Amino acid sequence: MVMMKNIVLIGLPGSGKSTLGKLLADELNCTYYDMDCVIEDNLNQSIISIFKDKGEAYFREIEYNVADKITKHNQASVIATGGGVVTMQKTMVVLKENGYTIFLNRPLNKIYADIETKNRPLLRDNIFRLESLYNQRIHLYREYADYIIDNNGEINNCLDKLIEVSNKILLANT
Ligand SMILES: Nc1ncnc2c1ncn2[C@@H]1O[C@H](COP(=O)(O)OP(=O)(O)OP(=O)(O)O)[C@@H](O)[C@H]1O
Ligand SMILES: O=C(O)C1=C[C@@H](O)[C@@H](O)[C@H](O)C1
Ligand SMILES: [Mg+2]
Repeated sequence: MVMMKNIVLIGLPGSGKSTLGKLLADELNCTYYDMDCVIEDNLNQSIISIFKDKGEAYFREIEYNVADKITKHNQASVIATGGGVVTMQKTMVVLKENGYTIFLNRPLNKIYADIETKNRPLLRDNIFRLESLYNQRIHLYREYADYIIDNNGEINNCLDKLIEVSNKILLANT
């Protein structure tokens, strides 16, 4: 089967992957997957409670299985990943084998301004953990990124840049 290339958004929690991923998929008329939502639907459990009951290592295995499954459809999709997907190499391997990754680079101060922490287990008790997540992960986001797009202004401005890059990717893979 010929695999179409997916558009895979990576970046810190609050960088805009879910919001912009949905808008991008609508614009491109593609299927949209939000990996966090797929996991919650499959397990019928919230991410916060998966972390609490089974721990992060278990969540990362589920995240890998979901990535493996949703990337193997024969239509290009837009995939919003969870913020920590870059911490599991095998998950990044399947995502990159079947798609192009775009790192949504949003400045920390902008994320702090509007992130909702109650459903984000790693940030719930201390929003300033985001800074240590940034320090731990920034090299991974950069290393795994096929493209880097700054999200430092209006949402629509970033969406326009995403559409331009995605159209290039999709055109090159038809
Ligand atoms: N350029 C922007 N201007 C204003 N608000 C923005 C911008 N980009 C993202 N946001 C807002 O930031 C918040 C976090 O975005 P979103 O939930 O899409 O992040 P995420 O990357 O999916 O996070 P997570 O990894 O935790 O799922 C949302 O309220 C979103 O509307
Ligand atoms: O940054 C992270 O490690 C996470 C981000 C969320 O999208 C979820 O995938 C989960 O809360 C873990
Ligand atoms: Mg999200």
